Amino acid sequence: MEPIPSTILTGFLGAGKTTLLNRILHEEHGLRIAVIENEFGQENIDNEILVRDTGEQIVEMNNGCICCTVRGDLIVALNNLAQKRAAGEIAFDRVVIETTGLANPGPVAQTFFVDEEVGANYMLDAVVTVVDARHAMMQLDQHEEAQRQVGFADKILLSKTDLVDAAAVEALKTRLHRINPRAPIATSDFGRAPISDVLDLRGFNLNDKLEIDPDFLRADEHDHAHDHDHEHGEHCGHDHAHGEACSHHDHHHSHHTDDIAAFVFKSERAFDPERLDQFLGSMVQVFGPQMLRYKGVLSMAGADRKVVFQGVHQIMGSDLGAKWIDGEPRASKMVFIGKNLPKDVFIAGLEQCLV
Ligand SMILES: Nc1nc2c(ncn2[C@@H]2O[C@H](COP(=O)(O)OP(=O)(O)OP(=O)(O)O)[C@@H](O)[C@H]2O)c(=O)[nH]1
Repeated sequence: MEPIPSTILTGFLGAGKTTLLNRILHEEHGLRIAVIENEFGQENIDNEILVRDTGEQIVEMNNGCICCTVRGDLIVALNNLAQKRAAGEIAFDRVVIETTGLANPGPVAQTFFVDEEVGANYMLDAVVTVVDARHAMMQLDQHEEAQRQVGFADKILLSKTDLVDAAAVEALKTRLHRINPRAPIATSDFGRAPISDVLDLRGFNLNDKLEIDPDFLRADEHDHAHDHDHEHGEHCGHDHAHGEACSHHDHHHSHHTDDIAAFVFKSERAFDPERLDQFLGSMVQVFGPQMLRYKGVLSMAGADRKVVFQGVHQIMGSDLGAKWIDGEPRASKMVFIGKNLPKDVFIAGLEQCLV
């Protein structure tokens, strides 16, 4: 049986995850989606209040979707659902897992790779993160979980854009791109987002596209110039006592507080597969806990196909992608999203792996 495509829906407290899910659960889209309302990660509360009820509750909706509230272990829950499906007791062809607002999506994503039975029955399609346009700046400043949720995203949906002006939305997008340049950003207006923005994104590892917003690359270049300015202590946008406009304000705000950030490596030279394997292997040993998400579409010496590699923390995998087409420039592109990763060490090491 084909593995069931699964989506992890995350986002900070009150971001609008449930609003989005409710819409999906009631819409006529012809898909039978099993929604798992995840109440894991609240061990303290669970242990005191919920521990007696670890079974799941399944409610069928009119449109064929099923909503399932599980407490306890996600692996057990996923495996139970798969068994009931195999036995013909319930029918569904997609799974959406809604995490709690404070959850770190990392362990939830890892579930799909560490448990054999889950891995055989399910395929992680994408991590979709709802970001509250009204409160995200503050949440990103104050909560690393909020940064992580953005860092893990394959797709970002902005909610509550009705509550802020266009400039605020742009400033937020700039900041989100710095944390995660590989996740496209769309909006979810009171949960109204096309289902194609949520499901079947093939974001996790199946495609050999790595779209990186060109603004991110420009911002990165600008950043170097900016740092340089600072070395000479010349100017900074913060001395505006009388509240004049500060041209650098958004730019400053967009990155100065985030421990979680991204960088990109690009090269037109091919990689030596062995050296690259060794280098990445040693990097995940040392920096794995800080490496939230990484993905690359690579040109390997002697190979006529693209190689797609991707990972979450220490778990790294690679697949063969499409053939390089005649005339297509062979180049490698990688993006690393992590917490305080030593960009220079990565870049220098990767350079050493080129032929
Ligand atoms: N103005 C506005 N409010 C929204 C929008 N989307 C959701 N909300 C409101 O935001 C509040 C929180 O939405 P939920 O969907 O419950 O958020 P959640 O992410 O599920 O929240 P938790 O489960 O507590 O983490 C609700 O009052 C929603 O009506 C939006 O696009 N605009």
